[in-house]
Amino acid sequence: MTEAAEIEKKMYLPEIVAFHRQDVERRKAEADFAALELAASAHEPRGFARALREKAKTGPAVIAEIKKASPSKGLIRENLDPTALAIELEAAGAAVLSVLTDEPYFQGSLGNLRAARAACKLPLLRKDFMVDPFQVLEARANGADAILLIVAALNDIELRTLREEARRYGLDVLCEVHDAEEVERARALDCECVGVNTRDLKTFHVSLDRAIELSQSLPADVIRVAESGITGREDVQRMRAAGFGAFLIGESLMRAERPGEALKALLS
Ligand SMILES: O=C(O)c1ccccc1NCC(=O)[C@H](O)[C@H](O)COP(=O)(O)O
Repeated sequence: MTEAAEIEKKMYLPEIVAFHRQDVERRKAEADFAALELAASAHEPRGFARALREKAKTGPAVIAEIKKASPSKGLIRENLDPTALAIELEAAGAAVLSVLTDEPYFQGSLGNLRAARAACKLPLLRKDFMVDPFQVLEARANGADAILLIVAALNDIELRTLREEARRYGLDVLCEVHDAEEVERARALDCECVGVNTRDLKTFHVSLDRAIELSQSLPADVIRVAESGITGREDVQRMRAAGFGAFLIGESLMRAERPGEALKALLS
């Protein structure tokens, strides 16, 4: 990779987070808070962490990700149908689903989250760049059972505020870390699930070895989630032997013609 291309990639996370900080202000200004609160109270959370913990007792608990595109890979799945995917992935044995709701960088939407919820009984993660408590209300109102908090994207006050807001709305938290310092910051939040992203969000380099090493310092009582770059059964087996109970898998499922078959092969 040329130096210019490397620098361009390193810009993605700050750029994405800056976009969301601005965009959330626009959305808050246009929001009907009473309608969102009503929608949020219209359903009970399905128990994201509980489902992962149960599944992990007998085998790998897969968080199957509905993801159309990404900054590092561009378009991954043309004509993504969240309804068909949710049905197929549930039947194939996913423990829970992750649905990208970021629009400009991942071509996701809150509509995809609602469609997935209506199509299956699995708990759902709203996969997005959470920077403001308003997004937690939005998540619950649109059918999420859990949110993602990326430690690298937030300061400690923001992390605590968003964690508390998730609690207030009965949502579980998947807290994402990339290095030892972030593990320490995550500890204070007492999240149900901690995910080690094998993809360095600054360089986009994927390293399962680095994630395995880092997992040794995770709190003992959390659900350990291996995130990103998991492409086959061997990866899952290796990470499971290293202590990971759950696996967030997007691209390798979304590139498959039949994601359900690809998931079954991963679980076999
Ligand atoms: O994937 C990216 O390009 C990316 C860029 C900036 C922030 C986050 C990014 N990815 C999010 C994820 O980590 C993945 O969607 C998730 O862990 C699944 O990974 P994969 O199985 O490799 O699709």
